[in-house]
Amino acid sequence: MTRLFNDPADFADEMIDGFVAANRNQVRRVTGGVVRSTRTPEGTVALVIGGGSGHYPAFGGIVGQGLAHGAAMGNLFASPSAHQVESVAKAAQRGGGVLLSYGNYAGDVLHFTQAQDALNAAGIPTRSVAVTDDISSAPLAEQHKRRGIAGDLTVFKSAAAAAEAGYDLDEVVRVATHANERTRSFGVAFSGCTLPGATEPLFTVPEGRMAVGMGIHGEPGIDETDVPTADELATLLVSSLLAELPEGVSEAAGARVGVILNGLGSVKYEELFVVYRAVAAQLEAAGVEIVDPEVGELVTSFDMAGVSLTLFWLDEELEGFWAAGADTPAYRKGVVAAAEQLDPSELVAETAAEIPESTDVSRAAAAVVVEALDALVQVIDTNVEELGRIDAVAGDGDHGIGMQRGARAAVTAAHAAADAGAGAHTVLHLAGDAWADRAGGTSGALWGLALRSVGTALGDEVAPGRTDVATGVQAAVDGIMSFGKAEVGQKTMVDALVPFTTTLSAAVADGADLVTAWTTAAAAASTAAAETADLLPKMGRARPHAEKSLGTVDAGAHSFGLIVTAIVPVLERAGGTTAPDRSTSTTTNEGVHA
Ligand SMILES: Nc1ncnc2c1ncn2[C@@H]1O[C@H](COP(=O)(O)OP(=O)(O)O)[C@@H](O)[C@H]1O
Ligand SMILES: O=C(COP(=O)(O)O)[C@@H](O)CO
Repeated sequence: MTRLFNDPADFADEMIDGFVAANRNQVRRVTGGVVRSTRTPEGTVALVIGGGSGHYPAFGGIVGQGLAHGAAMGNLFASPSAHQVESVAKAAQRGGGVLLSYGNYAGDVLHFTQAQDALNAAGIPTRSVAVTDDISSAPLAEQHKRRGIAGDLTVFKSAAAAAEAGYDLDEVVRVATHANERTRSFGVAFSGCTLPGATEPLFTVPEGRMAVGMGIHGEPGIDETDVPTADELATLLVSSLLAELPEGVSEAAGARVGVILNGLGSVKYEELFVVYRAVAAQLEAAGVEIVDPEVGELVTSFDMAGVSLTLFWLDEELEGFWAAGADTPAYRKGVVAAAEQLDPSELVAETAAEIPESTDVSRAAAAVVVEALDALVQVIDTNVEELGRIDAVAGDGDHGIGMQRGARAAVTAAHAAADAGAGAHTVLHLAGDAWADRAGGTSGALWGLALRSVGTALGDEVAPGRTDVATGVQAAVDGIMSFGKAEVGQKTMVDALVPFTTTLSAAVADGADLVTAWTTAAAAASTAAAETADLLPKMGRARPHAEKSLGTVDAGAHSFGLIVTAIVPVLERAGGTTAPDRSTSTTTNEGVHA
């Protein structure tokens, strides 16, 4: 239970402000997160990490000498947006290229990949390594699908120490990849967590029971047992990890291993030590040589009660990096020679977005767009709890709050842009950017892309017609499918998007007006969304718990159906405002700044 907060929507931002104020010797705030406050030598590879907030000290708490150069800090339990990652990387980079590293979650992968592409296009060589240490989240044969949990630290620390030692980008990537291959974690949970302002926990574990393999956002575990004794828990954790030695380690006996016993939020340090006593004894009995163990909170899950054990199977090179010094707000090791402090004015400040010229007819279309976004926010507000409930069946339960955060940010940006004289293209682009930025997560990346795609088709000059709308929707669907790689039948929003765009385009081609075409398409999307209840998920967070989701619709498909249906009355009211086919006007405004 979180007791201390102001407006829950401001919690993550206010937390970052306070965190920076308390740690000025190590971190500075930049758009999207934090970077080191100390000077890094020119030409060094920059390690930029990140993920959702709610996992402190991951991710901002481990920025500093010997560890990350910057951290993109998303909203609670939602990946940071591509824009946040790009902005932090630009502030952190020192000319040696950038390694992006993060836990392997769908939203993080989408946003960090988008940022990587943008950074490479801007001439900053950038690569990524997603951490996949959680052995309960996928079998060994599908290691690339595993989630990242407390093993984040071993990968980040190895990459950072390699960068600090002057390795080039290829070599830092090699070290991070190797560290990830040699890191294995296994976790359990005794209770869920409650986000600020929420009346109900995001997820729960029945009283007296232990969820085995539960993820750090409440992703369902692989088993449930009674709560064991501390020694019995140590046996479960140690034996599960010793059962899966990484490639290159033939036996546990004689191996040198870094150990992390991680508390997930509300297990006391004293309890951790009682468990660690048995962990150490059992590892030693197996002949493992423990190197620099860490017992404490390194990746948490808000106030969740739980524990995870990580084993980092060292070789000579990795052991050097594991032992290297670090000085960050939450993690200190050895002795680090203090580097020069940066003057805050040296960090790049972002400039306000420009509002390009538009015509009066495009501004009229922009007004309809704003009204549609108002309707979208309303329908999400009404269904926020239901969307969370659906997402919690096999996912992490945050689809409602994520969509709400994104949609509200989009509508605020849209109103501001329209008030500043923007046309439809610009309103939708700025709304899409704001959505992705504030929501993060999988749906944030995909909805941001969708709004921008539709905006591109509508333009800032013409009165968009039904064909422009159908073209924009098709471009949005194509973009989402090529970016998210989901296909029809895999139980994602794509299952509702495809029938929507197919029906819309066909009706427009048959000569239907926009209201009729959209209404028919919305009905097709809603039917298809309802039919996702019979599908097994193959993508996204629900995938590892496929069978649990049978009988429940996909959250993203359902919210899409609700949204396109809610837009019907807006189009009916707009009537003639959206021309049956495009028309132009020569009346333009002046370009202005937002
Ligand atoms: N690869 C994908 N392509 C398209 N849609 C996806 C994909 N992965 C997940 N989704 C959609 O995203 C929805 C979940 O959104 P969100 O709650 O933001 O996810 P998360 O919290 O896992 O980042 C799912 O219900 C599904 O419709
Ligand atoms: O939850 C996180 C990211 O996953 P999404 O797929 O964006 O929900 C985050 O807390 C870990 O980075």
